[in-house]
Amino acid sequence: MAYTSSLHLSKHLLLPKPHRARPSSSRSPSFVRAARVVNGAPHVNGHSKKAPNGKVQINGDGKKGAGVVNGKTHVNGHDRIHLSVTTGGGGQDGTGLRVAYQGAPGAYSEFAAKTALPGCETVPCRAFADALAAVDRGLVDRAILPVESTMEGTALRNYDLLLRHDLVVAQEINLFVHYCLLAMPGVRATEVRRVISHPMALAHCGRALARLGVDREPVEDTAGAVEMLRSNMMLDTAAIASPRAADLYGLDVLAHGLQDESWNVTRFLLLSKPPSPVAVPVDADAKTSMVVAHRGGSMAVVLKVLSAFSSRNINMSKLEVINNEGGVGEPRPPVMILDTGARGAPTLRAFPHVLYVDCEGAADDPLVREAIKEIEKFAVFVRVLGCYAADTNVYDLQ
Ligand SMILES: O=C(O)C(=O)Cc1ccccc1
Repeated sequence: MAYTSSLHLSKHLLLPKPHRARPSSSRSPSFVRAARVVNGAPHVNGHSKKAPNGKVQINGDGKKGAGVVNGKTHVNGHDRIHLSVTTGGGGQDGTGLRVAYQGAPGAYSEFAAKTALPGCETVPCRAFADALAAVDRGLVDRAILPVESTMEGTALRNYDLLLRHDLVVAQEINLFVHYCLLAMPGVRATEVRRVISHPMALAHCGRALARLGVDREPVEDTAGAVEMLRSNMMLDTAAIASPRAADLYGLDVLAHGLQDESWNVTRFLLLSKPPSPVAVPVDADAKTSMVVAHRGGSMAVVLKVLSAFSSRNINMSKLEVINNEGGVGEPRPPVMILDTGARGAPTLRAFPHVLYVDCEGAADDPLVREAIKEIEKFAVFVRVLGCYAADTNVYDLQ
């Protein structure tokens, strides 16, 4: 039977961590408000531009969803990405870096990018695949991808995307996601028949939407939904998006805090071309992400992976078990992973049995190296996805 099960980011995010694979400062996770209000206009880390509607525009070009650099406007048939060749440099706050995200200006991913790298230039893309392809092709320095949430667990489709590319995790960031119900000015809640948003947002607000008795329609992203309401003057439709998107596009907020659980944290990864351009600071706790493919047939392999880490006192912060072998019902397709260590060109390989693992400690920590070597003895394939500083903060953009 096809299934996935996981241990993932959850409410224990704020609990102290018992073991570390390497000595570290005993910093406990903190709760950070990353947004502030200046002159009545919300800022994300001091970044604010006027949008055409007189509201705050997050993206640098002052035009919603359109960027023109080098006289070109289209990547993958879409006009939301700027074309330019980058060097991958950039200051510590991301100044000089271009970060691709899925969605229109005002999407949560854009807030996450701006919080992780306040000085960066954000580059909107139609789809997550476009954002990753833009890094692959050297058009931007990073892509940002939501990979898991406390309410829904691992975003498997985004993990699938990540594994198909020769990219590394350079940074992580956790964001509190507050959802609002937005509508065109003057529209009342009783007039709303349909709600549109990113599938994750619709899922996170499932109970609230059931109570409202409205139809749900998934669209590419939350801010894109807002943009759609505005440009089509939709009067029977509302969008789920952030309060900042409401301000940016001049919509009314019909309801705040629509998410079914008040604790709604999404974890985002910033991806770059290898090798990672970001060194883990000496005073930071490192984290290593990897994917382990195995032959399946038994869950013993999960125990062996747990033992490889626990016998060395290495904490794991994620273990997602994917078994896509046929059985009862429709089998899911195997996970496609780019084998970057293959002789010759990197090869896309299909694996039905896969584990996604995050552990504490750096990939070059002798204990972590030993654990990976032990896993390699019984696994079919192991790929380290990145080693980066663990971000113990949870940022709140409200
Ligand atoms: O649609 C957006 O705004 C995104 O950035 C994707 C997303 C959707 C819901 C929660 C976190 C990220």
